[in-house]
Amino acid sequence: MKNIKIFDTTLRDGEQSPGCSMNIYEKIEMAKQLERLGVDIIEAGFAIASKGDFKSVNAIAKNVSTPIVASLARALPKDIDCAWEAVKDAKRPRIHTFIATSPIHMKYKLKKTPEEVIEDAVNMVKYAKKYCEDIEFSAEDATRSNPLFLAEIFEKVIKAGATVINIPDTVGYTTPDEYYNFLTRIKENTPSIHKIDISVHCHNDLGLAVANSIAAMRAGATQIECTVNGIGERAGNAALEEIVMAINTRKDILKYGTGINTKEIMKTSRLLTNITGVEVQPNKAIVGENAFAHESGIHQHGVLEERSTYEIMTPESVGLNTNKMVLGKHSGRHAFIDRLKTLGYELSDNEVKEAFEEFKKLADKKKNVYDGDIEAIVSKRVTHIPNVYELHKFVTNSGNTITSTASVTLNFEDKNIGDISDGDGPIDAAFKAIEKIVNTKATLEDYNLHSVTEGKDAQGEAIVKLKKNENIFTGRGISTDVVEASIKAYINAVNKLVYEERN
Ligand SMILES: CC(=O)SCCNC(=O)CCNC(=O)[C@H](O)C(C)(C)COP(=O)(O)OP(=O)(O)OC[C@H]1O[C@@H](n2cnc3c(N)ncnc32)[C@H](O)[C@@H]1OP(=O)(O)O
Ligand SMILES: CC(C)C(=O)C(=O)O
Repeated sequence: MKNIKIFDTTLRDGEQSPGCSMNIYEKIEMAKQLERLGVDIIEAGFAIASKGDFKSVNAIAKNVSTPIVASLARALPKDIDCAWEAVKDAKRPRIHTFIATSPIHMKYKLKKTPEEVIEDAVNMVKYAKKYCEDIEFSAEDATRSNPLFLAEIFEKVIKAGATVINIPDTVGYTTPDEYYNFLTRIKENTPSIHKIDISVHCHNDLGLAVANSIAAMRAGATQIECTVNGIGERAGNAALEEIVMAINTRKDILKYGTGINTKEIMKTSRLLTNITGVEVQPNKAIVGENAFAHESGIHQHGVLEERSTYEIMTPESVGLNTNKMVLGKHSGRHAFIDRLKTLGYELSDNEVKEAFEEFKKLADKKKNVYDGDIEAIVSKRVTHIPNVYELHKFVTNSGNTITSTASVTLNFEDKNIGDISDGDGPIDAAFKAIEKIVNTKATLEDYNLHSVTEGKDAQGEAIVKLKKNENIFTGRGISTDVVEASIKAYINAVNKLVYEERN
């Protein structure tokens, strides 16, 4: 199995993402985590960019021991001097120098002829080689460059001392087949390239960065440049976690290995998110919130029977404790029963049927149904008090310039009985209207309302305590509407009182 070197550029190209700047302490923490993750090379920054960048690269060079530590440098002596000063304390330092090779970049940006670019590249590799054994040379915008021109420049910089040749897709322009053929053509025309590492560095402008990196690996690339969470200039770089897990998961067709400890992936992703404050999208492969979540009944049933039905890798393999069954309106009976068991409820078939119907009704109103919602549905069911009174409908009217009123209709022995009342707020008015209907002569001893679940669409649980002849009757009501929850709680307490008086 061929080993692929993982070159992490989260701290250099990743930091070029708007909003992803990190301070020196954050960069050191991130670099240490990258070391635990097992990356082969950390590109710690672009030393000449600022004093802060220089200090960060230097601090990382002093603080990590296993990975190679690289600094980027233009093909300019001052950049190379600065890069060397920053990385020279590393156990394994690397200078990474680059120059653009596409006609468009040479003409408009560098304002140099191809011959001048070759001369600068060769001279600067030789210059860097005086400092450092390990020199990476990148041909910026390689995929829009002439492959025969690249072959010429690569052959010359390898002879000048380059130990790694990087062929970047700087603007995320290529496609997997094209990149494969492009690299093959360069290899065929660069005799010395076979003795050194071939690297690729893909951007995600067309969403092809990972696919292109994998195609490049199949064409003979031995080093892949990537970033955690795929952050980077514009649409970002190839995502480290996606490349590594593609290699790990498709060993049947990708006969490669990496030194990455995949169990550190999630921790690394979250550390970066915490440092930058830039969240990954929920559906992001491998590290997104939903990457191991199942919501639909058919999938949940499959996963409960055998995880591999819908999971091509285990959450544990990337450092997540478990997958996630999200209960919502697409969920089915199997997942619901499984959650009831996890929560410790053993219900009869009929109770499960009723609870499931109620759960589906609730799921139509709420985006996610949480464990608290389910407990609320089920605990109501296990009290077994007959519902003598049931809520049929209610209307309340309130505001800070009017007296609150409520009109409530209850179902009692197959008849609807309604009444109205005013009160101090809609809940007080509703309670008074109910009392007019049920006429229990009980007093309201206590009332409490709280949220039982999370989120904007959380359910409110109301607790009502009615007192009659020194006996307290406690009622509970749950709803996404707090007035409805309160009315239901009042009626529940009334039903308990009536049950007690009748038995
Ligand atoms: C594809 C990539 O990701 S490349 C890395 C991109 N990252 C960054 O640019 C982040 C760090 N950059 C910086 O802090 C600054 O751009 C610096 C310090 C490097 C340079 O700043 P300035 O001197 O103000 O130049 P500025 O950024 O405006 O322009 C770039 C200059 O570098 C030249 N240049 C660009 N690439 C190279 C190269 N590989 N080799 C030599 N010169 C280069 C340009 O022609 C231009 O030269 P000019 O000033 O003579 O016209
Ligand atoms: C400097 C090189 C490697 C780069 O970042 C790019 O081409 O995108």
